[in-house]
Amino acid sequence: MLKLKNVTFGYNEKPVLKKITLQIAEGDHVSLIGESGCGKSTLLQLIYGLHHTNGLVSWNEKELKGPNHNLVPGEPFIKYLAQDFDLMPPLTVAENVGKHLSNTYPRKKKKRVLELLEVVEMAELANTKAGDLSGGQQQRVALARALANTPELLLLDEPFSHIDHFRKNNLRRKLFAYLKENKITCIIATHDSTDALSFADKTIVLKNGKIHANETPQQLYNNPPNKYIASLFGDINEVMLKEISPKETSRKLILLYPHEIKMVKSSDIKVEVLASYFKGDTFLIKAALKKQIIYFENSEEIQVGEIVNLAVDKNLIASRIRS
Ligand SMILES: Nc1ncnc2c1ncn2[C@@H]1O[C@H](COP(=O)(O)OP(=O)(O)OP(=O)(O)O)[C@@H](O)[C@H]1O
Repeated sequence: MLKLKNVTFGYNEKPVLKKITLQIAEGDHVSLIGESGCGKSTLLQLIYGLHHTNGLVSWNEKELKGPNHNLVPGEPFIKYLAQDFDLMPPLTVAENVGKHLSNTYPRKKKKRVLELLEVVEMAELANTKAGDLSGGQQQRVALARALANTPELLLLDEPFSHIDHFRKNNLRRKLFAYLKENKITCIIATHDSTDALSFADKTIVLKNGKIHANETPQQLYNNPPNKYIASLFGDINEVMLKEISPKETSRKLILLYPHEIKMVKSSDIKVEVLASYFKGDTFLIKAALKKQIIYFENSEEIQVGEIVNLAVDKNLIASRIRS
């Protein structure tokens, strides 16, 4: 288990991480999300041992001491994949991945490198020099290299940021299945809602260097406690309850994702359409609900200026009022 207790750290007198206390069970995958600059990379670096803290960081009861105690930062059982890939450009893909693997059994080493390259779908480029690869290909090689010596704890900082959408989906499925099979605990700092929702057992939300939420992705997505959290998953509406449920008189604000608001033939909620954005499987419609802007989804484009009726499921409203 990874434990952090009262972890505080700042690059200067202003703290970036403030009294972080958390536990992550062995084998769990945790997504770390939050607005840019909230401290995600710093937290991964601190766990890896790049920053000193007066708080406590431990892995399976072994205290992980920072740079004030270790000349060479890091521990052999932790791998940290930073946003820069740090590959050796003159070496081939296979040489980069195998760089820290033992040379005692060359055939075993070759097999292991190939297995890793298959996980990241780079086996065909095994003999290409790293310097000749695209950014996304380099990122995949760096990922394979981080896995080479089967870490117990893997810290990934935006690991798919350079990888195209199609490949990213395949890669994520393969990678996280591989990590589960090998019981590798993983923390992934990400801005991508699919990373945060689909592949994590828990999602930790950071805000201003503090833990703002620590829940399962389903709990956070289905009952977002506030707009900051909901907006990390995509577009979100924050509307006055009585505007979307006219029988209510409360001035309470309610959070609704665009797909939760439907266009219907008739209702008491009338909006004027301002724009339609094609999203592939649907259109995101921007509309004026009295003085405020609201976003909803519709299977077809709607003409600007059209007045349409909207509705929201009553049970959904009731559950959001409670959350
Ligand atoms: N080497 C550094 N020296 C001084 N300040 C730094 C350094 N690295 C980061 N910071 C500051 O620490 C804060 C947290 O940065 P960090 O990179 O951890 O955020 P982040 O959540 O990972 O951001 P992003 O999502 O944009 O990668 C920011 O205010 C940043 O400006």
